Amino acid sequence: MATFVGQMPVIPKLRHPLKTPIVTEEAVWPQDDLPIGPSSVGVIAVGFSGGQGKQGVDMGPAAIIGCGLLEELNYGLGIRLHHDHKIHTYEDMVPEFEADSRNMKRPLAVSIATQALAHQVYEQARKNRCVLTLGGDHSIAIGTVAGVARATRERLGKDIAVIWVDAHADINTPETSDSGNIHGMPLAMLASLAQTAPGTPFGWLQSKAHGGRTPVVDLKKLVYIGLRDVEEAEQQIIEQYGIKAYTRVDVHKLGIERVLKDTLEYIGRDTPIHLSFDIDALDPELAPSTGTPVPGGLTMHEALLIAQGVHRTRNMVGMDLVEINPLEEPGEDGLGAAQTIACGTEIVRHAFGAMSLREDEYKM
Ligand SMILES: NC(=[NH2+])NCCC[C@H](N)C(=O)O
Ligand SMILES: [Mn+2]
Ligand SMILES: [Mn+2]
Repeated sequence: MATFVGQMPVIPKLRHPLKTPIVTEEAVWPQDDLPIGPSSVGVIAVGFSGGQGKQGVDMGPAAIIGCGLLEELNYGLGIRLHHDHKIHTYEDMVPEFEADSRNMKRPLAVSIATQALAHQVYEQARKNRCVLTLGGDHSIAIGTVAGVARATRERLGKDIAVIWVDAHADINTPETSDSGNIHGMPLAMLASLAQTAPGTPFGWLQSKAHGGRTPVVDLKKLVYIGLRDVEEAEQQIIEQYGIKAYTRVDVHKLGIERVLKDTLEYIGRDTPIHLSFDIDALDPELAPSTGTPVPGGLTMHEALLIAQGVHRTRNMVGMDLVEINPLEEPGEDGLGAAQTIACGTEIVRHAFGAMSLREDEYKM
């Protein structure tokens, strides 16, 4: 398991201290009255950082779990959790060093790790559980979205929609990427914009064993919220494929309620939703502990309305919370990391049903 080498974040006060969460592999949520949504939640902790170059994002899940996220879900919200008490690093599966290839950094490592994660996610999702994955850098969404998409197709015969809340579009192909970091490419992989022949990295996305339907993500079913650092080539892809994208300016001009309403209408009522939340969507004043912070981000009010709005569809089949890096600490005191973790915890709580508004305040 990951250990902290830098400043240990200050641990925010727990609402439900002293108890360990009930986590079980067998139990099923008693009130299974949700149309598409989960009967319970599978939690996967992924301490993987190979999709980018900064140390510390692999400590994200240990930090957020250590600060009480699972207690909040289990004791606070009464959600039955399925969790193996492990932080998955895939260390024993991936090469420690590898040469760049086709302008990708660590393609083998990311491919192997995300393939293993896709299988874990699939195993949870096919049991009618909503799968919450705690990252780790955003490359892990290659695995989570692939696993959720496959299980949802098998279980409901439907394609998922993806709501990608992020400062970045993460849709570079290996050819368009400046950095070569795969955390800037997950959507290109999932949408088959990058060539991935069988037997090469990410070829598993197309394999029969994986369920064999590509692209995994239909770009007509993708919605971005919070964009503000989009590269030119990415902008071209967004335009070329007509991807629905709400930038920082759109959120500011339209208001978050309108953005959310339009997003959910665009996706359609009976569509299973995967929410991929990059913590850098938030303003760095709120969530500074992340590898690629961009000024001008979402407020907590906006983030919580998105999370709550997705929850209220009862259609959320998967969620990622990624890019929390407790070592990316602009201050010296660990407060930035604690604050970032507290924001992440609140967002997850709201995506799983926490209500911080009265019914009448929430008119959608
Ligand atoms: N998941 C993230 N934080 N991605 C940042 C990506 C930054 C940049 N667009 C790149 O391709 O490298
Ligand atoms: Mn980002
Ligand atoms: Mn991202």
